[in-house]
Amino acid sequence: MNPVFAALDTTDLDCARGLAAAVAPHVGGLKLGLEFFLAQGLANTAAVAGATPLFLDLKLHDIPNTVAGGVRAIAGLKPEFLTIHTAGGSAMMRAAVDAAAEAAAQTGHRIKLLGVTVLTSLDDGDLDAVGQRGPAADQVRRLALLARASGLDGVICSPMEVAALRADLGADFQLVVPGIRPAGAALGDQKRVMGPRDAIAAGASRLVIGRPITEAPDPAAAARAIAAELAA
Ligand SMILES: O=c1ccn([C@@H]2O[C@H](COP(=O)(O)O)[C@@H](O)[C@H]2O)c(=O)[nH]1
Repeated sequence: MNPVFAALDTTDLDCARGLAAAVAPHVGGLKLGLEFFLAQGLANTAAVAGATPLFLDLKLHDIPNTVAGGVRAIAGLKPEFLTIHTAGGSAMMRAAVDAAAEAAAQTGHRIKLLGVTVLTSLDDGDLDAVGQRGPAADQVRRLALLARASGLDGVICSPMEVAALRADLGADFQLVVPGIRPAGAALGDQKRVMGPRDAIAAGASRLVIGRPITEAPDPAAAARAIAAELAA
């Protein structure tokens, strides 16, 4: 299985279609997020994903009733993964799990729910500034344990926390990991990063990779090179 989801972060439909066509043969799935979904909506999200597994990264974060409504609203897209924020608390996560189960009974497709822990663009200083108890690794662990207890299928974490979470949470819990930077790639806004091979070796289930693929001169070649590195 190719563990890479390519993040297509654009508001432009033609750009997303072009990138999807170029990289889909070399990745395990496509990630469409807030930027594309807000600009293009459900129908174009479905059109860009086509038959390729879809990771819908909406990072829902609201009161339980509203998040449950959000899960029901996108259920027809049948994404493999959908993100919600663990910081919304256990009742919110459980409401999302219940809504996903109801939707599965109707569509025959079970969406896997992933809880966002601490964004990979944040470091210990950033957590401190917003009044969250760090260090980041401890906060990620607290939120991941809460996510599992609330019935989620896995979490989003940085590659730096993967090994410890894998040891704590066992083989079946999904650890889906952005903040991936192949050698020489620009960090951009990411702060807790690692290379693709090291992240998989640490125990990541899936990798989310955006700009190192989409901003490469040849996105298909960049995705192919990452797949080759992981297969070697
Ligand atoms: O903590 C998080 C949660 C989600 N993301 C998303 O992953 C990709 C990463 O893109 P890059 O261009 O490879 O940095 C992006 O779509 C984010 O929304 C994350 O980076 N960190």
